[in-house]
Amino acid sequence: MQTATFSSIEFENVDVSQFIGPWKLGRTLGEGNLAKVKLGIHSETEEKVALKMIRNAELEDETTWNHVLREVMILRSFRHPNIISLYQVLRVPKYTVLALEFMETDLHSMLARCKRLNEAVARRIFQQVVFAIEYCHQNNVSHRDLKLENILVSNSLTVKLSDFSLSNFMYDGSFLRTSCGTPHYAAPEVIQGRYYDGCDVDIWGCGILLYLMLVGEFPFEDVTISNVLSRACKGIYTVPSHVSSGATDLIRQMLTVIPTDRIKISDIIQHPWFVADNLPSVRLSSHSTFFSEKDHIVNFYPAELAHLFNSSLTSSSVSQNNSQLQSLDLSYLPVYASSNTDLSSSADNLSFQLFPCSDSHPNSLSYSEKKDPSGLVTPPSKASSESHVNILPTSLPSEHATYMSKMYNIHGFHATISTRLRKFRWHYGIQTNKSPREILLQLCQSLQLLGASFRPYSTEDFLRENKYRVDAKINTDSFIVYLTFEIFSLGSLANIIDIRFSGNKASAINNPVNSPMPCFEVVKQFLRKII
Ligand SMILES: Nc1ncnc2c1ncn2[C@@H]1O[C@H](COP(=O)(O)OP(=O)(O)OP(=O)(O)O)[C@@H](O)[C@H]1O
Repeated sequence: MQTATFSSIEFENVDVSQFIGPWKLGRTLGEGNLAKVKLGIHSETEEKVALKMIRNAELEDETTWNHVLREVMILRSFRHPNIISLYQVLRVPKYTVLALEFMETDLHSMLARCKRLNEAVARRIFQQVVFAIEYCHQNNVSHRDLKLENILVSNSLTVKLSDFSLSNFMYDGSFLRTSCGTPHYAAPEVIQGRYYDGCDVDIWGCGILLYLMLVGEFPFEDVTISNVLSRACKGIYTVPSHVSSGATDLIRQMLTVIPTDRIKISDIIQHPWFVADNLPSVRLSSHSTFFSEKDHIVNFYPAELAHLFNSSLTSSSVSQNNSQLQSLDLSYLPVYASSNTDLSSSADNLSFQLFPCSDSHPNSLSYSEKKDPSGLVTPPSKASSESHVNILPTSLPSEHATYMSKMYNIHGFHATISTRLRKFRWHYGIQTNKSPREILLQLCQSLQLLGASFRPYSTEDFLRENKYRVDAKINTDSFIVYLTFEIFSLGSLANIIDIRFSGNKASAINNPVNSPMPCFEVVKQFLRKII
């Protein structure tokens, strides 16, 4: 299969014994015009990444620099199960290196092995490519370089679209004119140097991809590139008879020469051939509102979390001042707090409310107290200057211990605790416009700083259920508190961290304690870390 490209840049050999950052360089995974892609294995966690290595000398060229910059910007802001994730960008003396999610193979290598795919496999791959493209277009980005080499495939047939170096932002009513991509995939309007709509060009690329998967060769293949381009402009190709009528129809609609007559992505997704098998489960995620257009750029560092994903509830070994963990500028807004605990019945006369404060203190919790006959609780007059979170004095361990012992003595409260162990339930929600993965990273950082033991559930769980979850066990001097954190989507603009109290124990006597105070204390400390 011939895949000529418009330009070629020499790439020198890389010494494979070297490390780049924490990644030990492994075998070469692939090579493009610009970059050599090598396997990277994390020195501690053995997590695999693909290291896309671009010589710094190449980046002195403005166009190349812009391509790389665009790829980084887009990959960092995109989150989709069918688009490759960018974890980190490293700069070493000779190279700029993009640490990408590792995939076992690409569609070009697959087809080189088996010439063409059966329709069920082709459909499964094609569906995922289309979902990725749909997501790009929804986010005003056209890929513009759809080709077999840029469709990465895992052993389980999960597909990820990669190489956004030629992609471009699209604005309403604006058309692109840059001639780019690979000749065999080029749409007529690009070949003819006309203004074009990036979406139409990507759909043409999808048509070429589907044809390649089902036929095993390019639709407009010819002896010279100029013949290839001329045939594409005239739409001259044939579909072999072994291709089903449904697939043939879809290919014809995608390889329509006049862009305005070409099928739209929304119609591809409803085409009978496209929906003939079950859609991959990732469709649910790809269309969920989880993927926020407002996701911010973050240097997400999976290796930092990898060991956490593997660990069960064991103490974190990461240093409290881990310098590799980036300090993120996150803003969290409390949105709800609720409790099933009737404190006025358990503590007679203390009623307690947590609710979000007004605009002036978006990050603060507030409280109200009816009265405090014991005289032990004095509301603070202003918010804590350190965290902007108002602290209920009884949540301080020393205050709480004194308060509880006083209650034991005055009201026989001890008996109440042991006989009335109604499970205390408490929820607290914080809203943020940060992406779930950023929140997850920050959450884990904060828990580490608290010295907590915790277990994040893997991203696969997330893909299935559209939420992240972290179970944590936090030791204070007198209590062990169990909390469950869940990250939910609230729509395209916001995500919520739901903090649920799931039990506590007095650490010394190992008995459950029916008091919210240790929980509040721990959550307060957590909020101080995360805000
Ligand atoms: N995340 C990855 N996991 C595994 N292999 C990868 C990954 N990314 C890229 N590769 C391999 O490296 C090859 C080249 O990567 P890529 O297309 O990103 O480089 P490029 O220089 O930008 O290419 P182009 O010639 O399109 O400009 C791919 O075709 C693929 O085989």
